[in-house]
Amino acid sequence: MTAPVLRSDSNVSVKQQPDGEDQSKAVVSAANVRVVGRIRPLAKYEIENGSTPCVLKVPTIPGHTGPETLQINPKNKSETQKWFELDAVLDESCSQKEVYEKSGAHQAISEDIFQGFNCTILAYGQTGAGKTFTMGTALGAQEDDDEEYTIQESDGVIPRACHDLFQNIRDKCDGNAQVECSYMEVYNEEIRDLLSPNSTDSSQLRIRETLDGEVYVRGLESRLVTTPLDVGKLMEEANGRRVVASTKMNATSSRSHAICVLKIKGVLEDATKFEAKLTLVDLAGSEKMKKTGASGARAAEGISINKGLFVLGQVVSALAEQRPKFKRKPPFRDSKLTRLLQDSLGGNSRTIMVACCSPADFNMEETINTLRYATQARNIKNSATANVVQTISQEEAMKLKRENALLKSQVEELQETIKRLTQDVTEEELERSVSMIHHEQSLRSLNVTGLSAAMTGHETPEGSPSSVYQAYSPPSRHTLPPTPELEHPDPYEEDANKSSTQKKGGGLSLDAHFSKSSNTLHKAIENLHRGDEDISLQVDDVFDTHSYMTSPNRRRGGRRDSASVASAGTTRTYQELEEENVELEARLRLAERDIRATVHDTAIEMPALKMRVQQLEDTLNESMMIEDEANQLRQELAEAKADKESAQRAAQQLAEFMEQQKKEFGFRGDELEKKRMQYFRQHLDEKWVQFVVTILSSFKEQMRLLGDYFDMVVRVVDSPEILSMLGPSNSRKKNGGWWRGKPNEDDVQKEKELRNRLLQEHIKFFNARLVEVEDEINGRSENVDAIYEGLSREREEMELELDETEFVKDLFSKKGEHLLIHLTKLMTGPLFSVSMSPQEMHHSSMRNLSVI
Ligand SMILES: Nc1ncnc2c1ncn2[C@@H]1O[C@H](COP(=O)(O)OP(=O)(O)OP(=O)(O)O)[C@@H](O)[C@H]1O
Repeated sequence: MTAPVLRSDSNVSVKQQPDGEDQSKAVVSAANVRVVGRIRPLAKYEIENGSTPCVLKVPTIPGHTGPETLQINPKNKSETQKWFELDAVLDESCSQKEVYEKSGAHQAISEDIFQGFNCTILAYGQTGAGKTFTMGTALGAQEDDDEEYTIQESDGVIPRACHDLFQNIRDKCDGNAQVECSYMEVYNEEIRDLLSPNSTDSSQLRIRETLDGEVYVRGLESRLVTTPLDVGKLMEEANGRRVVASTKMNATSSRSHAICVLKIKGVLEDATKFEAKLTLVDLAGSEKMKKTGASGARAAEGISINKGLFVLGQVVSALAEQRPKFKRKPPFRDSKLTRLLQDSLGGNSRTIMVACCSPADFNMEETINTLRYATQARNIKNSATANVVQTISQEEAMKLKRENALLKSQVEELQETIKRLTQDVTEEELERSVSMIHHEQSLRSLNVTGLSAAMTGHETPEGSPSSVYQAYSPPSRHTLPPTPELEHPDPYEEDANKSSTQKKGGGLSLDAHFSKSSNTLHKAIENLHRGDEDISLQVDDVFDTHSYMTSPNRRRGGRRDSASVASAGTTRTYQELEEENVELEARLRLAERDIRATVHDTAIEMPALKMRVQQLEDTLNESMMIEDEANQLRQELAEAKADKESAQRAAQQLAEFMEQQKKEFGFRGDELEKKRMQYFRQHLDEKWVQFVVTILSSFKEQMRLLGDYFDMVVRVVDSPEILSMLGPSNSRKKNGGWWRGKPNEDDVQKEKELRNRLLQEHIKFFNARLVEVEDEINGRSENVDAIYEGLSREREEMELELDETEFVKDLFSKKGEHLLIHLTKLMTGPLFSVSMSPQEMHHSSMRNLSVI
């Protein structure tokens, strides 16, 4: 039974498994498909056809973390602009590394996989939009295949993912993980195994589904990989089989959808077992035959590509449908591509989609389509289940951890031993071991010969029992190669030499044997220096000595000698010596076993230990780096604190300044309002007076016209012809009609004169009045002008006053802005210079953004 695993994740829930006995719980993480947009630089063919960029990223302020916006600016002004919101927008200034990190791929590889979540990363977009460039294919070239792969600037998502995957396997699983790689393509609605030399034979490949809903391809070859270079080599081999062709829009256009699957099984350091699948997809691009110029086979491929992508679009739109009423079944089975991506898009996977866009207006329509898919795909919610099992309890895991630490320390000790064995010290040590063996042999021989002589009180004669012991004495030191390195004076040397002078017959054969062994040992040491791996064999030779010592002949000889000694009446001494001999042999055997074991282990474990040493060194370096980073962070923290304090001081200054400004100008607020009212009233008065003046002026004009008119009447009356016309009619009227006869000439004259006089007088009077009125009006209008001028002056003064207030207000806001810039600078570091205008600030922030 497995224990439940709980992991901290904001979108994670724990689901009880249906199988009754096993109470393990599955960790389910519901998350939307993460969609990022990538805009590549203008391509050569686009520049040549006069295209201009129409796709751009809407700038964000530094530190912004939410979704980002991509804007389409049509060249044709009659078309409307469009905006698309995505999880991130990566413009042409973004490096491959930034794309890998900002797309979320880095997090998926370093964290999600090791939490047991399946992950899928796929690139989508029209042909030539940069999908293959973004995903990357084989790893970059590296001179030394044995060295760990170093990521290169141009490497896309796949090489970076492989690099990080194996790095994390080392760091998080201590190397305890197995990775299997398979690679296929969907070409003209057929699946082809790109790892198989017979890749074109797709008859054996069948899409199948497990009971858990995991889609796999039966018959697909998969290979074990242990390093990023392994994957790189496989991909290189596979890419050679992939169908690529040249079109008008891309010299190396992928004519198939390529899917690389890495299956990872491993055990984390806390003993949690996990399994995950990493699917990396480089889709073929949608294309318009007219633009690509495809015909024949290329056209057939294009149709098949577009079909797959069309179904993919339908699947995306069905999965993204938010309104339950309109939900329909995604048509996964309508194409091989969608069937293979079923669990990536509609189920158990954390999925990242990179929507690749051309910036050219020539491709605007296709880019808009790509972005429509992309924004739809953002609504797809997947529920990924963590495939993890914790096989042991926490306590056991802790115990294992402790054991692990112990083993690590033992490994370190062993490494020390190896160091000693493989460096100069080793030679010394081994020689010392040899001399110790010799000493023991000497001691044994000395004990036997010396003591038996002491017991009998005689010099041992040749052929006597003592001389038989001599036959088994170890070789004297002089038969060995000199060992000047030996630091301690040998306490037995003298005696040993003595014994060697007594040595006769059989003693010589043993001596020769040891001499041979010693030479072999020296050779072994030399071989060790040369890195010769078959040390153990040589050591066997060395220890032939021991077999000799324990050989039945020798034993037999020993017993025979004992008997002789016993017969000589030295039984007690003999027994003691025999015991001592046995003990020495046992010690010798132990020493032999230890050295043999050490040398064997060394020979066997050397590569593994060297690797381990390297790993430990790496860990040490990492810890040192982490320590450096921690120090740097501490320093940054101190700086941030200092910044915070100065920001607080600046904020305080700003508050004080505002307070002061309020005191200085605040009271004028009401007055200002009053003055403004007065101003408007005055302005009205002025307008009224202006109106009156206009009326009066027109009145004056009319009066003048009237005067002119009367002048004219006077002239008419004075006119003799008209007088002659008027005269008779007037007299007739006066006399009661024309029949009354011709009027008296004198009367007519008199009347005429009288009328003229009266008329003239009247007119003169009227004229005089008119002149008077005119004078009066002129006088008054002068007054009105004066009033008007007075009012104007007052208004101008008020305007000046108002302007001054506005100026102060401006001044106030400028000071505020200054302080604000200062504050911003303090809080964000040296992004803006204090003297920057808001415009400069804007440009600067844009520059900073593009750097980020
Ligand atoms: N971000 C980029 N920076 C520089 N060059 C790029 C970028 N993206 C793409 N390119 C270049 O544009 C060309 C087309 O790119 P790529 O082959 O990746 O397109 P694709 O979308 O895979 O096309 P297809 O669907 O036809 O296979 C290549 O020469 C590639 O090097």
